[in-house]
Amino acid sequence: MVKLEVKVSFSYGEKEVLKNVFFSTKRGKLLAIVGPNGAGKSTLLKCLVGILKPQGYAKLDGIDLLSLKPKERAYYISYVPQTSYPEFAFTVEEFVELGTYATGGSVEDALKRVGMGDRSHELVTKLSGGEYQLILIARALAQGSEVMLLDEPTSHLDLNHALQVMNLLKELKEEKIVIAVMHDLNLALNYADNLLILNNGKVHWMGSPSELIPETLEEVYHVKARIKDVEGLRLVTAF
Ligand SMILES: Nc1ncnc2c1ncn2[C@@H]1O[C@H](COP(=O)(O)OP(=O)(O)OP(=O)(O)O)[C@@H](O)[C@H]1O
Repeated sequence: MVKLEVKVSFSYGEKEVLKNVFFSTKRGKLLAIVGPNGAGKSTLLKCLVGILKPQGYAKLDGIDLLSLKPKERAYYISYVPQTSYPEFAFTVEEFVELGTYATGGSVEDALKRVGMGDRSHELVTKLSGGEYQLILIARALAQGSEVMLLDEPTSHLDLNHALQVMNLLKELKEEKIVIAVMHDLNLALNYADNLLILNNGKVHWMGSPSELIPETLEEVYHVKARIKDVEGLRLVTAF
């Protein structure tokens, strides 16, 4: 069984942002990290992928990813950042090829899986925000790593493409460990196997969507919340 066990703390200068964040996940389970703005979700992913240097460990079947050099770590872990505007006028193909640097995965397969197989010669600077988000996912896919981290992978996508990406993550979880930071609680509840609610730099709650109760959401988001099961879907409303 491929398993990731994480225990990290991190401060930006004096400001403690992650306070002994401890969780584990494994292949076959899609983990969604949710929580209020500023809770530390992006910081957590940046710590795991090596952009930031936390205290603690991230053990993949016993190998501490935090102790590896960047190129070694890229073999095990890929990262889809929050969308930013592309800085260089690469073609789609060239951009996705950057992901293959560590492991030599297939650009063509990665583009096909995000539904952008016929766009390989276009310039990334001419893509829409949503299309660029799909290309960022393709770049991480081309890396072929065991762990894939995604920071708000559906934030720029229309309903149809958001569901396409969530279905892709559902497929990918059988091949790798997938962890996605998400704001859309309805997508998280209906696609993830486990939710981790981060609040104020701490794990406030972790469990399966079926175990989540409205009171937990009320505690962290300071809203009134309802959770209803409708036609096989679990839906949150807040007011
Ligand atoms: N480079 C930085 N220097 C100092 N403080 C930072 C830096 N980046 C983030 N922070 C602070 O760390 C805290 C956590 O930020 P982070 O981006 O991880 O939150 P988040 O949960 O991803 O938020 P959001 O949902 O708004 O994206 C915030 O209070 C933020 O202001």
